[in-house]
Amino acid sequence: MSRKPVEAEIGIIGGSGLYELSMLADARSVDVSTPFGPPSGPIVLGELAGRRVAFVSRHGAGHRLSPSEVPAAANIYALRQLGVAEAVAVSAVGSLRAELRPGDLVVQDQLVDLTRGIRRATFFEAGVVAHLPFADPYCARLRPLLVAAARRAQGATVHDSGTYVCIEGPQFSSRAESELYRSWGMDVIGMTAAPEAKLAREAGICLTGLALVTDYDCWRRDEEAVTASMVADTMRRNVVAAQAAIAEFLATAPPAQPCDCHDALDHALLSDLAGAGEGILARLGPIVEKVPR
Ligand SMILES: CSC[C@H]1O[C@H](OP(=O)(O)O)[C@H](O)[C@@H]1O
Ligand SMILES: Nc1ncnc2[nH]cnc12
Repeated sequence: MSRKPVEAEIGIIGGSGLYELSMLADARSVDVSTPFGPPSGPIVLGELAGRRVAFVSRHGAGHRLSPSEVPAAANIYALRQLGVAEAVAVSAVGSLRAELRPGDLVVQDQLVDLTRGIRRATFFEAGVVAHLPFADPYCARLRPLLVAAARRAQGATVHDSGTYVCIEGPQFSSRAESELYRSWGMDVIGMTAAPEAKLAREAGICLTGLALVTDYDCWRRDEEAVTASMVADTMRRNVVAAQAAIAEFLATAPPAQPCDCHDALDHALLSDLAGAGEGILARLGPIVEKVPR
């Protein structure tokens, strides 16, 4: 299969409150189609500090896609098709710990997926079975680089780890659920990190998450329970900190290096691709391009 030219090396997935990356130079929008449907919207290609960047707004223009409707497979596939090898997924999260305060940044290192199976969570199907390693959902090489960049940017307090519990939503949690997640040791809560991170792993993309704390969910009896406008207001006030962290990361991260994330498929495929139909191979395209047949 012929490889498409690399249009972007680094992908940024913007969440609630981060709908564009104004710091990109020479920005242009491209419509990308994928076998897994259209991405959330046009992908914006641009440059920062000599790095070619692709930006996608997860919820689309005007925040029209609910967490369950976000076409994560199409977004990840589109980024991969453009050549993206590394990506930062930005999200607004509720805090389940007193010390993670609204306005803080958390570079999460773990993920608990409580989505309900209604989102596409794998590219593999139709006779091609793969079980990828996901013990460490985020790239161990990129995470410290993002933590260091976010700290240098000095826009917010930065926490270098945390477990993100991903619920289906779109409703926020009940107090009983919020307390349950706290008792499990979860740190932050959101609705979009899964299956996005699983799909990035399947696509061989090094992924790191940048979570901006917007609220204390509903476990603190002395505080107002989270609302969507609370999230939006906190995001509006603090999004510059996330943007500064991303700009510093893009300006200082070394060019993509060999990484286990790129080779995650190596011991994952149980089906012989040589015996798979042309249709599914064409559909998988850049996801399996490195696999020898
Ligand atoms: C706007 S309130 C809930 C909404 O915000 C978060 O979005 P994202 O992760 O894309 O920043 C949360 O996951 C919900 O989708
Ligand atoms: N408390 C919360 N629960 C789920 N998703 C969120 N996004 C931001 N805050 C959230």
